Amino acid sequence: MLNARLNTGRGTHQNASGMPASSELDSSLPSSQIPLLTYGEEDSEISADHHALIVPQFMGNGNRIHPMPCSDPSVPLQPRPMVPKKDIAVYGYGSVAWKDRMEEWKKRQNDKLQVVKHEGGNDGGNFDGKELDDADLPMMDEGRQPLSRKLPIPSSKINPYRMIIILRLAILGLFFHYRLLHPVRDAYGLWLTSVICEIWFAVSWILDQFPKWCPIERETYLDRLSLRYEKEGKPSELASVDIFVSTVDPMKEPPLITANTVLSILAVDYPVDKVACYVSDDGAAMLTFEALSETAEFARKWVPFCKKFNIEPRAPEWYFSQKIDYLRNKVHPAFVRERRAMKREYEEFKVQINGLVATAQKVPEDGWTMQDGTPWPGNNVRDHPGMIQVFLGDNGVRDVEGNELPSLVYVSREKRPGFEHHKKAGAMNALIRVSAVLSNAPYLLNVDCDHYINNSKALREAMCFMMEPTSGKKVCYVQFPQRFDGIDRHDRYSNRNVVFFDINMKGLDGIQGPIYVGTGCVFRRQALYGFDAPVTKKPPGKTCNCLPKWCCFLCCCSRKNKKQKQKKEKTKKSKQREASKQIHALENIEGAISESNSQSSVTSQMKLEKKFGQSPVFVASTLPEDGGVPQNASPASLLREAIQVISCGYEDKTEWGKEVGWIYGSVTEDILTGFKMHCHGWRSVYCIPKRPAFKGSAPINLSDRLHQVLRWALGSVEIFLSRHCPIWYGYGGGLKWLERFSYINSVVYPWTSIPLLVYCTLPAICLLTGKFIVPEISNYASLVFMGLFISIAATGILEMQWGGVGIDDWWRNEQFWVIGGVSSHLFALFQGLLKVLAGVSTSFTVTSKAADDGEFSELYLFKWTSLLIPPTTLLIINIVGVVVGISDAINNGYDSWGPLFGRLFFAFWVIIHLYPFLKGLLGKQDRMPTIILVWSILLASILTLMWVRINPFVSKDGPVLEICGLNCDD
Ligand SMILES: O=c1ccn([C@@H]2O[C@H](COP(=O)(O)OP(=O)(O)O[C@H]3O[C@H](CO)[C@@H](O)[C@H](O)[C@H]3O)[C@@H](O)[C@H]2O)c(=O)[nH]1
Ligand SMILES: [Mn+2]
Repeated sequence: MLNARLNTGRGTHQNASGMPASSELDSSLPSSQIPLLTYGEEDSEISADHHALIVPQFMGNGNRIHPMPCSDPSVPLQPRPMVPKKDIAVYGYGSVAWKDRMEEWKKRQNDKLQVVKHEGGNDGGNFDGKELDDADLPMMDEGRQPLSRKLPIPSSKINPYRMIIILRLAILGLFFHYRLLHPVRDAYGLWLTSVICEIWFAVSWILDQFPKWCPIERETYLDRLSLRYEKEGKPSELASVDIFVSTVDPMKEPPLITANTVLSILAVDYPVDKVACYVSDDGAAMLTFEALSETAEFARKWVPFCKKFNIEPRAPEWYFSQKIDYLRNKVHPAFVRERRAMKREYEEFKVQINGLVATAQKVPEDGWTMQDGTPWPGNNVRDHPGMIQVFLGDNGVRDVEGNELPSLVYVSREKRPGFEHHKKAGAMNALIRVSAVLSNAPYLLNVDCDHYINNSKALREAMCFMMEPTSGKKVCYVQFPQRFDGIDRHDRYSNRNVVFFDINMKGLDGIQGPIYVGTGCVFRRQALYGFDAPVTKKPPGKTCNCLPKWCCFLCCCSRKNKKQKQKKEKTKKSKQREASKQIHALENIEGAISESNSQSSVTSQMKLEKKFGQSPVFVASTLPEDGGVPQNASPASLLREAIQVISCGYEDKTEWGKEVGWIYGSVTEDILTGFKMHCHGWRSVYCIPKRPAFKGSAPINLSDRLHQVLRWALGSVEIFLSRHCPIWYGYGGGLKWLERFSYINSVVYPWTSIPLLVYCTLPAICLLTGKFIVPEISNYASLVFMGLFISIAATGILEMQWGGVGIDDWWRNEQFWVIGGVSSHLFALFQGLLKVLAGVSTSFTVTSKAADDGEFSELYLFKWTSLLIPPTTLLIINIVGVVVGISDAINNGYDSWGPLFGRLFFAFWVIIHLYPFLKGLLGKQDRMPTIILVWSILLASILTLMWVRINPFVSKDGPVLEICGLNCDD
């Protein structure tokens, strides 16, 4: 790709064109035709001369990497063969089979169209369905049809749901009316505490519930995208995409996993010259570097294999681990043969990578050394120069079949003591700049190192939204749901987060778009630069999907007063603009273009430098909306610039991390970054292709999971206590109020841990004291209570129905809400407060991505952490409470069973929510449970005996249960 976009003289390597590389070593250069570039303070000139060779000593001599063919400029460039050899024609494009499929597809499209017309197809937010009115729509118009469509949830599902929500709200009103007017006289404290907790729960329910008012789903039309932008005989007009992979610790994030992700990116179904993969290595690890070099080499075989046979997924580990039925679909012998060969190649590749990992276990005393004798620049992780290496791309490396490959660039930004590096957000911002200088694609995709592309059409899916001529312009990002491999079947710790990804996010998509979750997200580059969303005039016609008009009021797309509102908004916006100190570069761009020679262009240039930093190349790259790099720039000079923009001081006194790029200040940089964009008036899109677009891994053992949740909650607390808190920040901008609700919810949820903890101890206290949080229950009250329970259950069930979520997933989610709430969220709250009050900094503990070692042994891994204390305590006191309560009732005879029931029910509610936690505590082996069982039985019996002997509550007023006021007529 670099070739295509920025090369002037084909076949010239960077080191030939300006790099002072030691040419006598060139013959033994491994994958690196281009020297590794570093940038340090001691030598501000590119130190390529002594870092030219990146071959570690531990690797032996440099012949480990086979020489790259096709880098010889004298060999004429072979165009990609359009018609594959006959024997594989069944699989490829341009074959007879392809034509057949085309025909079939056209037929299917026709049928689909008929159906759509029949249903009176509501064509989504921005298309009024006019195109479909025409009875005999010619097929030729297919390419002009919208690329995607909103699918509102059927009213038969959504309307009862909305009704129940309203009902629940009403019942909640009655509930509080009763609760507040009926205090428990002899347990005033208990009553007050419980009521306060309940009020908090009600508020957090409202914050969570109403953003789900107007859920939608979407459908994309990849074939239309292709028809529109990939016209026969013309070069593809699809937009370029720069893909970012972040990795930090090769021990916790095994290189094999990163390699798989990179391979899936290089093999993606997208024009090769439009894809560039940038790997950020925050660990500056030679292991990562070496593994990437091997990966680049392996990609030369893997990519053509994937494309030839159109396989899925294109991450070899996961591809080879799925079973394939050789008898189905008449699998071609050529395919079987090549697949087998490729599998062998992959095994070999794995051996190589694992060899590298094994060697890397013991660091030599004076650090790693490269083959030319110079030490590896990244030996000191906290103090090292920036490094860039182009593995694939401009060096003319081609795949084994002679086709071009996407480019692959290794980036490790400079780190120096005394400079805040801002974790993942900082790494991403460094990549934004490097990519802006080297390829400057108008769109970016970012993935964590473990999130490989599972659906090779993922980029095309995103383009269906981004490249939509009018409505696409307002889209800042397209978020895909996170899906996971290797989670235990019952998903004990709710790792899949299905409720969030299939219910909440769909709800948000109906408002202003899903929140950004850190991975699997395609961005518009301009949106990351802190610009406001373009103001587009909405086409006339229906813009809301809500079928009954009354609901439009709630989903904030009411057409009433729309004109008025728009006018108001306009004036509001312009005022805001004047007031805001922010530099609106869009205006600046216009300024810069129109008055290029005048004084004002100088000032606007200065403004831009203040915003984006001192690199003129980078600043210039921010101007064209469609990206691209200047034709006349030499690759060498661009690389030199790239090394400048990853220096650690680059962001000083700029807007990076404040208004531009990934936003700093929270370990959940994702929420903050997405929030800022929504505040600028952008909309995001949620895209759920049938075949999951990305898949990642998740921590499946209890301790790791709790730590992950702790980090997320900590990030939320950080945002809550920062100036970006969505309760106060960004009014008058483009943020819709229901979207704001959702953001508020995502930063206040850790606070719920306090009332939750209190509420979970109440049943135990009640059982031990014989008091209760409600007084004697009247018929009316029990009716209200029942109503509340039923409406809670009903909203849950109806939500599951429109979201397509199973009851088990929903239940896990409820359970983990309590487990996480009373442990991780609580700790996060304290850590967050500590950080703000005492300045104790927060750390980013990377979750380990275990290489798949079968049978979920991870699940049963038990690691002690203090996070386990509160839930364990809760469990014990509640169990003891139950035992005490029951033994009391036995002591006191039949009468006391009735009132006990309420308390027992309450305690059981806590216990069943904590049940997965209990399982996690017990582990798999038999040893653990016996010890714990023995102890808890012992403890429980001792306490019970003591209780019966010296029941403190019996002392004055006789039997325990009289106090509660339920059975006073004894
Ligand atoms: O200093 C750092 C720390 C982390 N990372 C990367 O950040 C990513 C996410 O880290 P991980 O430990 O996997 O966190 P998870 O909790 O699994 O990640 C989720 O939550 C994070 C927010 O906390 C998001 O950033 C992620 O995208 C999202 O997948 C990984 O690729 C890391 O390599 C860096 O690049 N530099
Ligand atoms: Mn992760």
